[in-house]
Amino acid sequence: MSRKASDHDYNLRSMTNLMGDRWKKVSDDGERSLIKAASSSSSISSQAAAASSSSSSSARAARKQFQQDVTPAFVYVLAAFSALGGFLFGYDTGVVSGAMLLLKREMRLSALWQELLVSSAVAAAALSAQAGGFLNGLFGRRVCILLASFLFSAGGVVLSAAPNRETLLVGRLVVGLGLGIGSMTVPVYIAETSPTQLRGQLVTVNTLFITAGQLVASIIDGAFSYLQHNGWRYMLGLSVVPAVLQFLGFLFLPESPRWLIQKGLTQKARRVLSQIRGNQNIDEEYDSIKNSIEEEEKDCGGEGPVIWRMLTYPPARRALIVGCGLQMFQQLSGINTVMYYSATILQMSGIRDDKLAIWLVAVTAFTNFLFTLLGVWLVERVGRRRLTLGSIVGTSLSLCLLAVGFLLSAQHSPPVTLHPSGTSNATCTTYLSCEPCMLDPGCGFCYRENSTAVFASSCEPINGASTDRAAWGRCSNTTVMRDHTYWAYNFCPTSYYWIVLLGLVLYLACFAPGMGPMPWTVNSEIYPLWARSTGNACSAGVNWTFNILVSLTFLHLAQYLTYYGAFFLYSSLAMLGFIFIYGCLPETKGRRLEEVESLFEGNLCSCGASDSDEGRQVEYIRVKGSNYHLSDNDGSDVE
Ligand SMILES: O[C@H]1[C@H](O)[C@@H](O)[C@H](O)[C@@H](O)[C@H]1O
Repeated sequence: MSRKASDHDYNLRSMTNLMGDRWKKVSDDGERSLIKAASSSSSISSQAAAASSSSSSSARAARKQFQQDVTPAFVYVLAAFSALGGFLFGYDTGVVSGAMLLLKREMRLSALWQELLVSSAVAAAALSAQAGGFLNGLFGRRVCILLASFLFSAGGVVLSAAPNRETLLVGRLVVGLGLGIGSMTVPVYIAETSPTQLRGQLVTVNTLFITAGQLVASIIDGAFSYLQHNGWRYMLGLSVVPAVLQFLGFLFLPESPRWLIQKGLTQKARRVLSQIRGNQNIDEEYDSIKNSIEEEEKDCGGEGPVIWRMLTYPPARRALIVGCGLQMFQQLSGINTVMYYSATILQMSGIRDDKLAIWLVAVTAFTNFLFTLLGVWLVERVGRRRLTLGSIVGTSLSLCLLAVGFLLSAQHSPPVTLHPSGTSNATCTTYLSCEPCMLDPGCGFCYRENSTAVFASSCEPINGASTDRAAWGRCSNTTVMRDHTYWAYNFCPTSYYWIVLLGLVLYLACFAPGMGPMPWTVNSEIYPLWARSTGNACSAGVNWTFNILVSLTFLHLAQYLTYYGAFFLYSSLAMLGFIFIYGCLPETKGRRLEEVESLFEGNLCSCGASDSDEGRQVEYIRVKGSNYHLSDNDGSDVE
């Protein structure tokens, strides 16, 4: 049955070939098919038209079945081994917060050192993602993934054996170098090896693995938090396992056929294509990649470094703006502050036990994972554009809800009723309610509580060694004291916590299926081959840069604008992101990577205007080696 379907393709092809060198392709519900010529053509073409139209639906069904039947398991193996890179991304960025709780005690880390250890990896990733573009072009995707998994393994070993904070810093930098290279290479490799109809799903699986990494990290953090001595060594060192697995796997996995063709290694490319397409005919795909590379060589803006050629060649420049813009708005929507802040949000809801809060962070990470899974399911059904648009609107609205929750909590902040005198930190004792006390990083709120109200409350300076107790007085022992006395650092007791909690859950449900994975997925698809490594390097660099910018500024922002101000700001930035995406992001679903460039031939922000045309058929006519596309009613003959 599959053979038949393939024969059918070739019958259509030969019929259209009879009409001269002209052939057309129709983008049809995610599939491409060779079709009949325009009705103004000769009788041969009308026969072809009749044959084609009468059998087109059965051919489509047959081809769909054919594609499903023969997608070889090898493609899934490739995607899974590559996505281990995503897992390491999530694990290494997620695990550090739990490790830091133990490390800061054991190694007596100052706030500056804690900050350094957390941010150094992200900063190194921002830089190495750029270098990754160059390395990808030169050595290929496979070597870059091998390099990234080697760096992850080496970094993990250094971290788990580190005798002092300086070695820890080296380990984090090495892991960061792996993060940058891995994060930009893996989506490209998956996109280049996947069949068109599965590409969106398989690249999105990489982001699913990121969230799985974050989930596993939070569970490991929870489990090893009981091991006060050396628990952090296990937390940081366990990443070596998936890293080594990926390294070993990639010793045997092939290079991307697109990169091989670009480098002129055509025999090898054909071998890899046959390997990853099973018994499907690879000629059309091979020809299409080869032709587009030849055309790109003519078109792509002449000499000079790739980034310069991208900036001076309008379609590549537009793709770059869209790709970097998506990554920027992903981070400006505040995902990492929401994830980071979820422990505090949960504490606001009355869960004061630190250990329990750590476990509930795992619940947050699980929610993020679960809804990313929904994204994997949706991406090929609703398409990238609609998924991203729906997601960012929901993200913005739930950020608003979070902000409203914080606003109500601030407006009903419990007053300070006790003002102990004769203390070293005078500032803390001057605050009149919990809100300003909480926003001052040097102070915490000590209070008693019965079933209806907060009473006997005071604002006290934090202990120099740890923020989980006061420097002196009733709250200087542990977080939860006798006689219902509590210590709140970074939060205030409030009865509006449920709004914040609801906002948090809605936020993850909206962000995770679209804004989480789509920036990575879309970036892996929108650049022409000659610009793909550099484009992904730049956009991944933008992602990491804004990641660090947003996380580093969050606490200051909260101090100046208060929490609700900060979340209202993120909500407005997400709205801005919506306008950008609405205007500029075209739909790439169902298109071959070689076709996507044509989507950026028009003005940058004209996508919104063509929304109503999404279902319209676009015809591609190949004329003497060049690609043109005509509108439906443009029946002109081009020879
Ligand atoms: O796409 C991912 C994902 O959404 C993660 O949860 C987030 O931590 C990353 O920063 C982001 O790039």
